[in-house]
Amino acid sequence: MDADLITVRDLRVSFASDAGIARVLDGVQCGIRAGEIRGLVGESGCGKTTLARAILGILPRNAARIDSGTVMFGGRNLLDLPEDRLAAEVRGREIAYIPQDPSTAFNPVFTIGTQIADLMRWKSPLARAANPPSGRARREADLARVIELLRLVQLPNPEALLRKYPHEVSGGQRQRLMIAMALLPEPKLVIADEPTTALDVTVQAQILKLLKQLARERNVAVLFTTHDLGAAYEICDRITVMYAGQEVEEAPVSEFFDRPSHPYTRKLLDSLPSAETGLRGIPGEIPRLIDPPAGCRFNPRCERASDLCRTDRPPPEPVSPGHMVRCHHRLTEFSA
Ligand SMILES: Nc1ncnc2c1ncn2[C@@H]1O[C@H](COP(=O)(O)OP(=O)(O)OP(=O)(O)O)[C@@H](O)[C@H]1O
Repeated sequence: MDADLITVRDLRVSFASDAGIARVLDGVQCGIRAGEIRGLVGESGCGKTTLARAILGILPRNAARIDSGTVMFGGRNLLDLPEDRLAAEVRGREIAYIPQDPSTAFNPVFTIGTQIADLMRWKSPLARAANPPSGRARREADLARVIELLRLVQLPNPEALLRKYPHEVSGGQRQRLMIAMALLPEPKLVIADEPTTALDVTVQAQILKLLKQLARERNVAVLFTTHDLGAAYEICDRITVMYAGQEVEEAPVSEFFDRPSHPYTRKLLDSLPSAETGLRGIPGEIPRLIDPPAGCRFNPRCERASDLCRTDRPPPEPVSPGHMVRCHHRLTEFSA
């Protein structure tokens, strides 16, 4: 089995608010292999963005606290790395980020070309080369690379695009630009946080296809957070399911859809709209993270819950190669 490129172990993150301390990530474990597209799915508020931000080291300093855990990447625990080294060596270089809403990622008063040139000054792969060209030669080499990547993300007439302001291009084009900018430093891992939420459905499909194609061609790992199971099905190799800050199941994409083992995963799949059932929600509510249920946090909404589930968080149990579940009463083929 391939080794993980990045391994998150026992990650606990809490947020302070006037109402109290919210335990938003509760001992999360997750590993992503080189070149794989890993989906992180779950209802709104389950902690997908918090996990992505913890990996990137961009949790809000005033509110968030990392209580425990490690994020191992390239032999280092990123949580121990000082902010200046994280910014200079990792974030935006080895680990890149594609945000939800590309419209907020650009400065409206500068052209796209100016903003990309600025990015390349710090994040160009040439900045890390043994004998990098300098001055004009470096700028020309960087520009050639930018143009090549803009063509790769299928943006027509890249030279003209660089002279435009962000508001002069469509949302889909801005998201293609974000993908190109994320790939410019030749990262090993791209974190794509609901990258197509702000786009209409047809553009979403094109962007997802592109992301998958680029990840495959360049052997880049992708952590893809989404609450859209259809999107996860389209592009992911493996899926991790989060519920209220706990990961509950991890499976190759086909097993996830064909053989869900956690009752929550089953309910997530059952909530997909269909012609027969229409729209069905999951009965009950997500718990408040200020005083979450002990044990498995899904227990108040789970028909299979026993006293054990109300006291002990289930350990990860293997279901089949690459498939694990945390449930004291997991579904089997006979019970599903
Ligand atoms: N800055 C913050 N201050 C306080 N609480 C926060 C903050 N950011 C997130 N939270 C809380 O952390 C929990 C997890 O939020 P998060 O955004 O990680 O979930 P998510 O799964 O990404 O949701 P969505 O799918 O809606 O983006 C929520 O209860 C949220 O209210």
